[in-house]
Formats: sequence, C-alpha cells, structure tokens
Amino acid sequence: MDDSTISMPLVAKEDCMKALIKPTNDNSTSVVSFQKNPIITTTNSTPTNVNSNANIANATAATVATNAANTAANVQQHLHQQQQHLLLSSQHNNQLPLQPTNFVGNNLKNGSLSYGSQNNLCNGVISGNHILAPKIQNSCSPNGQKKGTVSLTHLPQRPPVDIEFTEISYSVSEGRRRGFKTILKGVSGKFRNGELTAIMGPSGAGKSTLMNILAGYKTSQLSGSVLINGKERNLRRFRKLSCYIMQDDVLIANLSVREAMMVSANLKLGKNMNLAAKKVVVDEILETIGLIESSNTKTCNLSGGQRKRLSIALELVNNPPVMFFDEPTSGLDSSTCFQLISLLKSLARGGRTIVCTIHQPSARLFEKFDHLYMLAEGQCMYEGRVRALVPFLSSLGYDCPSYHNPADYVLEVASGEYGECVPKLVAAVKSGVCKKYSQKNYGLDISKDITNDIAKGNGSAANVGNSGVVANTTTVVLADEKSKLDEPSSAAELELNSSSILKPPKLETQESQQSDCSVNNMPTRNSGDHTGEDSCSYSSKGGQSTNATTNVTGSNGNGAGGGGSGGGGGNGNSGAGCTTSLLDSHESVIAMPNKSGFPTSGWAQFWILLKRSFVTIMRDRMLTHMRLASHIIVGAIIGMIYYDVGNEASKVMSNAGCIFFTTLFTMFTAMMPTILTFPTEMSVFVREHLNYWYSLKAFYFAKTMADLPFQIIFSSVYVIVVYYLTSQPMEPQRVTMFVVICVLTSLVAQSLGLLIGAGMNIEAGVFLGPVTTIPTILFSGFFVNFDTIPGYLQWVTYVSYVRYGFEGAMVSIYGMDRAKLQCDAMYCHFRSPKKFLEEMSMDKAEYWIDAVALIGIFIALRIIAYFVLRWKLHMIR
Ligand SMILES: Nc1ncnc2c1ncn2[C@@H]1O[C@H](COP(=O)(O)OP(=O)(O)OP(=O)(O)O)[C@@H](O)[C@H]1O
Repeated sequence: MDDSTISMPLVAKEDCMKALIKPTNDNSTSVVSFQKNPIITTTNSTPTNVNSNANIANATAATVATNAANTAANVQQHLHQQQQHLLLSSQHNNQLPLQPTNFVGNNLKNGSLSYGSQNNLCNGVISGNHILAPKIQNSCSPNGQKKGTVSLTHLPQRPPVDIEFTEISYSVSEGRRRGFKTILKGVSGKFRNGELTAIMGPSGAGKSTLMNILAGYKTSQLSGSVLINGKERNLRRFRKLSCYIMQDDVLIANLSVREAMMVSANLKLGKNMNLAAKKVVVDEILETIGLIESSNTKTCNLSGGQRKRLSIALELVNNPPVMFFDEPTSGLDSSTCFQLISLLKSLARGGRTIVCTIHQPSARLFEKFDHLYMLAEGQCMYEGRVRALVPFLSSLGYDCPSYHNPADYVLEVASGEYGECVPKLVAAVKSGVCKKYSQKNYGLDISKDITNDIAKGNGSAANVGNSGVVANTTTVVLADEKSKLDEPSSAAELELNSSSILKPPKLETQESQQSDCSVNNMPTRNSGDHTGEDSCSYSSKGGQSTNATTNVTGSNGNGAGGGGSGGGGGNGNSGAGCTTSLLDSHESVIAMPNKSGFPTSGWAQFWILLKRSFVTIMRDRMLTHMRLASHIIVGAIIGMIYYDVGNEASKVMSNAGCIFFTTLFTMFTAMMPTILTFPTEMSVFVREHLNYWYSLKAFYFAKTMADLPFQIIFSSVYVIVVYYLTSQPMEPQRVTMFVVICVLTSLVAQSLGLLIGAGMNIEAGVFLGPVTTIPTILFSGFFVNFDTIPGYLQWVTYVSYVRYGFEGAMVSIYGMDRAKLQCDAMYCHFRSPKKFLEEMSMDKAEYWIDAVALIGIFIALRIIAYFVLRWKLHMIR
C-alpha cells in the first residue's frame, strides 16, 4: 500500500485514540501530526498487513471508553469518580503526541540543506552555545520506504528542569496608612518536567502573582525560596531557561509569521548558528505548531489561536525547558482551547515544564492537565494529580456531584459556595495530606484493574470480542507506565545519580531506530508517569511497545556521547530518535555560563532590532504615508498662505509668523507620534526582554534610531516646500542652515516625545505632551521679546528648545549681513534685516550656539528617556 495519510479533526477524541493505538508491522510507523489546525494527520507510511487489526483497534478504541465507563459505573460513587477521571485522562493523554513534521518536506523547501549538511550541522560542526540537536535520518525505512517523521529535532539541547518552591510569601504596599497587603501566604509546591501543570483559583487568588514570582518577573517584597532541580535558583540563569507567554500575546503587527520567527531565531540562537540552520529550526517549529501555512501572513491578521501558537513558536526557538503561560486559553473558542492545551501537553511530554494559569477550564480541557495547583486567598488548597482532585475533595467531605465538572466544583469550593472550606483544605495541604494525591501513580492500579477487567471480558458481551486488542494495548501502556515509575523522577535525581543518563540516547541499529520512531514522541526520560501515559500512543505494535520504550530508556542510560558543545556527538544521528523536543544537554541549570550575557552581542541585537523597527515603520502605511502626506500638504498650504513674503520688507512680521509656525509644525509632528512609541510597544518589549531576547540598551537605541531617518526626511520635505513657496533667500548656506535647525528642533521634540512615552501611559502622554510644550512656545521669543520677559523668568528661555529653533531659523533667514529687503509699500520700517533681528532681540544670536544647544538637549533627553525606561522596567518587576 502506498503511503497514506488520514486526516481527522483534532476534537474527535475517539478517532484520535483509534489512530494513536493503530497497530503496525515492523516496517510501518504510526505517528500523529498537528501540521495544520485543526487536523491531526496519521501517517501510515509502509505496507501493512494489519489493516484488519487496525480496524479492530479503531473499532474497539471507542469501546474501551464505554467499557471502562460501564465497569466504573458499577462500583461505589467515590471509586466511580476516580475511575471516570482516570480513564478519561488516560484517553486524553493519548491524544496528541509531540507533533511530528515532515522533515523531508522541510528540507526540500529549504532547498539549501541536504540531509548530509544537516547532519554535519547537527553533529557538532557548529560550535558554541547553540548546537542543533542531531537529526535522525528517519524518513526511510531500511527498504527505502518512507517512514514516520520526528519533530523539533533541530532545536538546541537544553536540560530538563524541575521547579520547587517553598514558603513563598509576597506582599504589596498599599500606602502608609494601610500598610502591606499579603497576596501569597507561604505557598509551597513542585512543578516537574514533562508535566502540564495548571494553576487555578478564584479571581484574585494570586495565580498571576505566583506565576510572576516563579518566572522571575517579580523579585521584590517576597520571601521563601525557589529551587531549580533541587538547588537554589540563579535568577538570571533561570530566566534564560524559561519563557513567559503572557495573556495578551502582543506581537509586532507588520511582520509576517516567518519574519517574526526569524527575528526570534536571530536573537535567540546567536551567530554560532548560520542562517540556513536557523531557517530549518524556524520551518520545523512552524510546521510542528501548525503555522507553516500562515508563514507569510502578517501577525496582525492571525486568528486568536494562531496568535497564541505564534507566541509559543517564538519562544520555542531556543527550546526553553520551562514555559509559563498566563491564561493561554482566554478569548479562544473551546475547540481552539483544546488544540492549544493539547499542544502544551505535547510540549510538556517533550520534557518541558509547562505551567499555566487557567480560569475555568471545561472538563475536557481540565483532564488534559497532569498536575493541579489550586490557590485560594493566597494559599494552596490542593496540589496533586488532576485525577486525584475529586478523591481528595471527597476525603474531606466535599463530594463532587455526578456529571459536574471537577474544575467548576473546586472553584466553587474555593469561592466559598459550600461554606468556609478554604481553611480546612489549606490545613489539609499543610498537614501533608496532598502528598498522597501528588504521587504520579495515584489511581493507576485502579485503572489497571479496570482495564484488566475489560480485557477479561467484564464489559458488555458485545464488546468482549473486540476489546482484546485494545485492552491489550492499554494494559501494555499501563504496565509501561508502571515500569516508568521506578525511574528517577526528577531531573535533579538524574543529575545526581548518573551523568550518563543526561546524554542523548543511543539507538544502535536500524531496527532500534524504527523502534525509536514508534516512541520518539515520548522523549521525556525523567517523568515516568506521563511518559508512560503517552507512550502507548506511539506504540507501533501494541505489545511490543514496552520493549521499544525500554530500548530507548536503556539507550538513555547508555548514553551516546553527547559531549559538551558537541551536543549529539558521535552517535548523534541515531541519538536523535528521541529528540522530539527537549534534549539532554550539559548545560547547567544552576551555574552561570561563562558568558553571562544574551545569546547575541549587543551590537547584533541592535542591528536586528533596528532592521525590525525599520521594516515595521516602512510597512505602517497608515502612519508613515500619512506623515509624509501631511508634511507635504501642510507645507503647501503654509506656502500658499505666506506666498512670496520672504523677501518683502513690509511683510517681515508675517514672515516671522511663517518661520515660527514652521518650527512649531516640525516640533508637534515629531513629538506626538513618538509619545506612543514606548507605550504601544512596551508589552512586546517587556515580554521579549524578560524572556532574554535582548537588552534594554539594544532595544532603546534601535527603537530611537529607526525613526530618525523618517523624521529627518519628513521635516526636510516640509521645510523645503515652505521655503520655496515663501521665497526665502535661495542661498545654499541659508537653505541648509534653515533646514538643519528645523530638523534639529523636530529631533529634540521627538526625544521629548520618547521621554514622555517612556515614563507615562498613553493617556497621560498625549495630555502631557502638548501641555509641556506650551511654556516652551511662550518663551520662544515670538510672542514676547526676550527683553520684555521679567528677569527672574528669563532663565526659562534657555531651557526652551523652541527658542533655539526659532532663533536659529530667524538668523538663517535674516542674519549673516543679509542685504536690504525689497519694499513694495510706501514705507517699510524693516528694510534692514538686522534691524528686524534687533526688534526681535535676536541681533546678538549665534546660529551655531542654537544648533549646539539643540544637539545638547537632544542628547540629554535621549539619555534621560533611557533611564526612565529602565526605571519603568524595574518598577514592573
Ligand atoms: N500591586 C498591587 N497592589 C495591590 N494589590 C495587588 C497588586 N498586585 C496584585 N494585587 C492583588 O493581589 C491579588 C492577587 O492578584 P493576582 O493578579 O495574582 O490574582 P489572580 O488570581 O491572577 O486573579 P485573576 O484570575 O483575576 O487574574 C488581587 O487581589 C490583586 O488585587
């Protein structure tokens, strides 16, 4: 049979289950991919003689659920609830493995990389911090037929991370009178790698606060400790290993998905990886995350779900072992939520530690989580397996009614709808009751019994015949899961127990590669529980899955030399089999690397960000084109109003008005848009900066430099139009001086706009911008002569940049011993330009002083704006 691809909606649980447990022969591989939203694709790429078995499996997959439910319905209610949850989670856990991609396709698309070149790349040709994970040549089986594919094989290798926190308390000041408000009251817990953890609780319970603290975004006014793999957290190091994807997922609007990804790759993967390799990584992630079809779509045109996925994809580039998500499902429909959580679960199954705050998940969504951390009033009221929640609550007298979503129920309990329950639950957690429910094997024996019951035919008669295959498969899974439980459970244990375990797995033979492919979506070595849970999904041959898994695990133990920066090292190719996502690496999660900075140099960051800002300004047609058009149109209008006044002695006051307006126009048009620069991009900056993409300095300089050319061009265009139409002296020196002084004024105004934007929000900024400008206008020397201003206020004129701009412009036009003006009237009082400058108290003014003053103010404002932005960033934390 030719390669076949079966597509099915992601939401069809049972269908997914069928696909996942589909048995195959030696030459076939069943993998499930999430290539396109919302499709899961099952690729059965080799001839198989077990189609009938597959059909039986398909047919009976659904029966498992029914049988299990029937069986469970016959036991006590307490047990019933346990079993229901268990079985459902067992099914769901098997739904979506880490998404494989068609690598052959990717490579072809990229064109430049053959397998050989990739392998060279992967085997350590590239040196430095970011080593591409070795790529397994898994596209073909020994007989040359296409095989299943693996995914995310090219990500840099990172270590798995467990997060443990103890007695975390956090308070905020509410002013002198009211003192401090305690938001978190000594909470403790542990989030393991390979698990999808939900932090839940009623609104205001402290979920976001806890997440911010764990992610390292909040560092002040807190007590307690956070341990990473059992050792004290080095915050800077940890932030490099983790990423935080916020609720609002703000993206740079005018970039395409691929461009945004390339910016991320360039910033996060550093120059040690060449462009072609980065493209491979980007393609792979886009393919895996289901965005390859939208890779040329602008981020502003993405749907909500796609935006979330892109936010994840952007962070996946450097393969962070820890990912925090603040309410990732908010604003998404139920189907998209499900896909997203499935994706997160897949990422977790890759060995990552995934932590989400979530408000009120549906039952279907809730059961996808492995671990639940429940907060109420800043205290932990449950920590443990999701499947153990109902038994835990029952044990304390809070029975979740039948057909009630446990997530809803626990929130109702936490919100006090069933009386004052929180203190009782908190006390239970503190007394260690939850430990039992945190165990990875909690409820597994019951599940096994049920499954065995089904296998023995305890289900309905109609199902007995069919259940064999499935029951067998499931039993294998559970047995596998059980066997996994004996493995070291944490990365810390692994790190302590055996360094060889941390090396990439070795798959020695073609056969083992095949086996590998059947399990390659369960690369987590450390979390026995979930590995087992999902491993069944990828078993190519039911009963043999245990062996396959064991092989790989064994390979881990044997360790195929992933030495140091060499990453995959000697056996890298074969070792890549289990590299779907998070590889072991020799990177320490505790120690600081030699180079403690960002992945790329400050200069490289600056260039990448400058290019990005430049492109986004260019593409912001509305603003950029409007700015240009407004400068030309207003210039033409002013030119028509003051037409031909420049050389007319009787109209010098009108001409002064024209010059003053020109200064004001360049000033306001420069200041107002830039007031919005930082407030509108602050959330993108905060996310990217705190996720360790680049430094504040690089961002600030790139952002402020990017707009300079536009401002200079727009101001110059306006000034030249006005200058020409109003018949100012057409001497090159005067023209140049006039244009330069006006441009300098606009740049100072732009800097003031940046400063205001750096320190204020949009509302305050748009108010404060014009308001702060009014005094500078009054002291500019146009409305009141400098000599007329009272002595005690004259100093203000020296800080008024409009004064320097206007004075410099007047000197350009009327200074430097300009010849007498033409007079078309009976009498012209100001035929002599010098006399007019005397009248304006500008006869002693020096052009260069005005220019230098403007340059000085420009530099000072830019420096102040930088520090204000830095302070603001500090305040956020
Ligand atoms: N800076 C602050 N000053 C005063 N109170 C604060 C501050 N930050 C947070 N809080 C309070 O701390 C409590 C917890 O806030 P947090 O945002 O962590 O809650 P949450 O559980 O994430 O809520 P939600 O689900 O509604 O987002 C809330 O009552 C909030 O008002």
